[in-house]
Parts: sequence; C-alpha cells; structure tokens
Amino acid sequence: MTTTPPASGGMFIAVDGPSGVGKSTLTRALTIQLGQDGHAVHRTAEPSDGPIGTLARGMTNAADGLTLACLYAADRYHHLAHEIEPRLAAGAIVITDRYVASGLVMQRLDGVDPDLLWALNEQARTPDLLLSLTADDDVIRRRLTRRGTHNRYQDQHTSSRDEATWHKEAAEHLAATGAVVHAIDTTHLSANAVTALAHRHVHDALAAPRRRHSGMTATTLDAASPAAASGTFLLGGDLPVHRIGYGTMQLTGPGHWYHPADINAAKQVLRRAVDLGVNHLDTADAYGPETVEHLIRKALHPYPDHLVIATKGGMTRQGPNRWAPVGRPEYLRQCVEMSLRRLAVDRIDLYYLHRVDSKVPLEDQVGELAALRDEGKLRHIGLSKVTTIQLEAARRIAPITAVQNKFNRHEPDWAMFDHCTRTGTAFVPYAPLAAGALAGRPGAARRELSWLLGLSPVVLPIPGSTSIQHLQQNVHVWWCRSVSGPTYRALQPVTWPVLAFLRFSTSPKTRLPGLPAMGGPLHPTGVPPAPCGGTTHRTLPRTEPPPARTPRIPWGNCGATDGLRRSSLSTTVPHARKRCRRSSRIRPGQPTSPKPG
Ligand SMILES: Nc1ncnc2c1ncn2[C@@H]1O[C@H](COP(=O)(O)OP(=O)(O)OP(=O)(O)O)[C@@H](O)[C@H]1O
Ligand SMILES: Cc1cn([C@H]2C[C@H](O)[C@@H](COP(=O)(O)O)O2)c(=O)[nH]c1=O
Repeated sequence: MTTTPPASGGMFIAVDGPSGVGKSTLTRALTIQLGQDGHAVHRTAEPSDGPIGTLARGMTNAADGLTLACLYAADRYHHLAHEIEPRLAAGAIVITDRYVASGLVMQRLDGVDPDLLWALNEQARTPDLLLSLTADDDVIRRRLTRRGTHNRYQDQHTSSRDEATWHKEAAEHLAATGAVVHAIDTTHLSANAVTALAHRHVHDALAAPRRRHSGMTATTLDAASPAAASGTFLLGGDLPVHRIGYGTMQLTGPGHWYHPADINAAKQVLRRAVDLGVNHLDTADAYGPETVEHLIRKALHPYPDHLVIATKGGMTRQGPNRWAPVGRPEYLRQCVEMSLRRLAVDRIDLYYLHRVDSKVPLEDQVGELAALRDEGKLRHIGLSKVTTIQLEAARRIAPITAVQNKFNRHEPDWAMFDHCTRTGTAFVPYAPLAAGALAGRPGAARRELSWLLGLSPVVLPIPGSTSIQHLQQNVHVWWCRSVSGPTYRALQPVTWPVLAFLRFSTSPKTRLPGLPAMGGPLHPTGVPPAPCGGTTHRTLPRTEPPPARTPRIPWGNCGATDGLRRSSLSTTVPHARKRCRRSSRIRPGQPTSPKPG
C-alpha cells in the first residue's frame, strides 16, 4: 500500500567501483564535507572491522571464491546489523567504502556464479544512494601504480576490464532494487572535482522525498512484538515484514463464499494480528469474493505504518468452492483497480497473479502486471501456484518478488523451495498446516510452523485462523522457543550465507554433515537430493538472468555533463506490452482446484 513514508533516520550511502578507482579517497573527503555541513556522518568500509570481516580480510588472498563470497556476505549482514543500522536509526549519514556491488563483482572475478552472489546478497539493505565510480582502465592502472597495489585482484591486470563491466551491472541491479545510483566517471576529474560532484548528489538525495526505509533487522518494525521474534524478511528488497504473517482466506463463509458468520469477530482477529506485530497480511479479491478485502479495510484502515497487504487477482468465483482463473490483461487490470478501491490504497504492496490462466500467454498476464507496476499501482509482483519453469519465464518479463505455492510437510514443493531459497525470493507457503488438518491442535501447529520457519529465511508462513486463541498460538511460535527473539534476529542475517557456505562448500571438511554436496536441495530432510552435476559451484542450475531493464544510469561522460541525473530503472517489456493491448473478451475457464491458496 502507499502511505506517506514515515520519517526515516539517516541516509545510507555506498561508494563502490573497481579497485583503485578512488573509492577511499572520495569516502574520506565526502565524510569531511558532510561533517562540515553539520551532518552526523559515520564512515565505514567493507570488509568491516567485525569478527567476520576480519576473518574475510585475512583469507582474501588464500581462500577460494565461494568461501569468500559467503564470508563477505555474512560480514555484510553482520556489518549492517551491528554498525550500519544502529547509526542510521540514530539519524546519521553512513558512508561505506564498498558494499553489495563489490560483493557481486569481486568473487565473480574468482569464478563464482553471479546468480549465487546475488542470492547471497539479496537480503542486504538497499543503499539509499550508490556512488558508482568508473575510470578508464589505463587511468586506474596509473593510479594503482602510483599508489601501490594491496590486493591480489589489483595484480591481475586482465581482470580490470571485467571488474569495470561487472560493477556497472551490479549498479544496475541495485538501482532495480530501489537505490538511487549516480555513476561518476573520474577519468578526467581531479579528486576534488569528484568530491564536489558526489557532494551535490548527496545534497540532492537529502532534499528529495525518500523511499520507505527498510532493513534486515527490525529497526523500522515493532521489534518487541511476538511476530518480530520470527525474524524479518525484506520483501522485494524494500519492504520489511515479520516472517510470520496472517492468511485471511478463512475469514469468509463456508466454501470461501460470502461473509463469515461473525463479521465483528473476524475484524477482531485482524486487529489482534496487527497488535501481535503481524505486518504481512495475505488476501485475495476472490476470498468471498471481495468480502475479505472489504473486511481488512473496515478493520484496519487507516493502516498502521509498515503494514504490508498482499492481495491477488485473476481468479473468478462461480459459487462456494468454485474457482476459475481468468488471466486476460483487461480483466487483471480491472482486478487491480477494484482491489485498490476496496483496500483504499494508492498502490498495492504485493500483488499476486492468483493462477496462471493456461488460455492466455503468460507474457500477457505478467506483462499487464508489469505495466500496472510501471504505472505505480503495484509495488511488487508475486505468482501463486506456479512451477519453477513458469517462474523463470515470468522473470524474463518482470521482477517477481514472491511465490505462493502449497507447501507443508505432507505436500512439500522442494523444487520451488530450493529455487526461492537460492534466488532469495519470498516463498509463502499456503496451506502451511496441511489445509487445516492441524488447526485446533496447537502443539502440532506450532511444531509445523517452527519447522517451516527453520527451513530457510525466505519462507514466510501465513497461517490463517478465525479464532484469536489460535492466532496467538501461531504468532507466538518463535516467542516460545529457547532462542530468544533478539538472539534469533541477530543470528538470522548471517545464518543464510553461512548455511550456503556449509552447503555449497566443496571441502568435505567444512560441509555440514548430512548435507548433500552442491547441487542438491537445501532442505535438511530425508528427501533424496537432486542429482549433483559435479563438485563445483559452476554446476549449479542457473537461474535466469535478472529481467531485462533499461538502465538509465548515465554511464557515459557522467562526471562532466550528465552526472546529476537521478537514475531510476523501470522495467520495459515492449514485446509483452504490445501483446497486452490485443483486447479480447473475458471468458472464465473451468474451475480448477477446489481450494486455491
Ligand atoms: N580523481 C582522482 N584523480 C587522480 N588520482 C586519484 C583520484 N582519486 C583517487 N586518486 C588516487 O588514486 C589512488 C587510488 O585511490 P583510492 O585508494 O582512493 O582507490 P580505491 O578505489 O579506494 O582503491 P582500492 O580498491 O584499492 O581500495 C590513490 O593514490 C589516490 O590518491
Ligand atoms: C566487500 C568485498 C571486498 N573484497 C576484497 C577486495 C579487497 O581485497 C578487499 C577490500 O580492500 P580495499 O582496500 O577496498 O581494496 O576486500 C572482496 O573480495 N569481496 C567483497 O565483497
């Protein structure tokens, strides 16, 4: 939903670019200038001075790329949680010399798969501003010769061109997640001129309305609530949600049709969920239909800050327990418009295609959602009940933030689970309690939710309940665990890269006992691992490259002429868009499954 962004403390600036381009020089000078302007500024660098950063620095010349990728990512999350986020929360400007972009580039030079690098870094907070420095190769060489090299990458002359190219890609990636990116070509600029230009960019960014702050840790959410103890996930890189959410499908009459028996009780459940710190509500226009979206508005509007409402469209209803997908672009557009009205928001935070309609090309369905996103009506796009092949196809059209598939211990979808874990995509299991089989058995339900939460940090369960008592039991799931909430939160961000390290490590000494070698599924169960294609990370199944985007980062002579232009990337899907315009009649298909999620 779009509400006025809350006043956010601080500004997070990353300075990045190829080795020797002038990052440290700029970071130092900019810190001094901003300090002279009266700002509280905290200067830092990666690797951090924390324990993981110190380890990573010490190992950089000796360890293999995969080990370093995991260590640097783990250091990044630790750095964020222990140094960066607290300063930002206190209102400081934080400037870091190297950040995610370096993480996407340096170990790529060591041959690590770029998709894996992105997956390791995807949950890291997006910087507000990325100053991406470039310079001609020969100029960088001269600067390095004059200053002296101090890492092995700088001694590999042949790598510098790749380093520059991949830094541009990394900057575009970060722009796509919401960072304002300014490329500064320093080839013909003195260090003072670079600082002056960067200073103006920061000044402009401070003056511009800021996007909603988000982070790995719960600094912007109610950290003391029971739901917070389940940990935080950054939806789409910019919307923090507590991992335990609430699914509203049951707030209807029998057969998910019409009103619940007690409308006031349903409203009370919604309000109680929010009181418990749940800030990820999942609904759909088809629940009722329309009933639940109205209920949410009536119970909760005006919405509290940080409440994320995910809804869905593209599923028609013919009566109790009857559902039929319709994915025609004009119908999807109408669904979005109507949900906006019912929920009383300007923009929907997360909008799922409820079902892929097999009678309509996928690119038309996802293309229309991409168009609505470009128009500002949707913030993030999700898909429900899809295969990994459909997900990858959709990703070529638009960024996909979340997948909602059926998943529980009895009906696991490991293929999608692995895919989402590897790509950092939110995985929202529907029917997490085996479609109600465990509802009403609090111990069993809690055990299942704990199991789901423990599987991977990308899993965001949305148990539904019509009773406040069961809701409380579900939400307190982590509260009751022996690991205290704050400890769990502190551990969570670093856990994922460390797990990845253990899982992907090629060394039998470091691989976690019982985990399959690389290429197998991540889930620690008895399910047989997928066939391993080999023993190096290059054999990992490749995900699709990030969706095609039109970079508007002025990479050209940005220092001299164009450098002040604000870059924000928008997804362009000309092909899909063109197809969407072909209008055709809405025709409901046959009912598919009796119970969509
Ligand atoms: N705009 C500039 N023009 C000329 N020389 C510069 C400029 N910026 C920095 N330098 C010089 O280039 C050298 C490398 O700069 P610096 O150490 O800041 O790079 P860096 O990107 O931080 O390098 P590293 O990747 O090794 O950390 C230094 O000697 C610095 O004084
Ligand atoms: C963040 C990050 C850093 N590195 C390496 C690259 C360098 O060897 C050092 C940083 O030191 P410098 O003074 O800035 O050159 O760390 C890396 O390999 N991966 C990373 O993600």
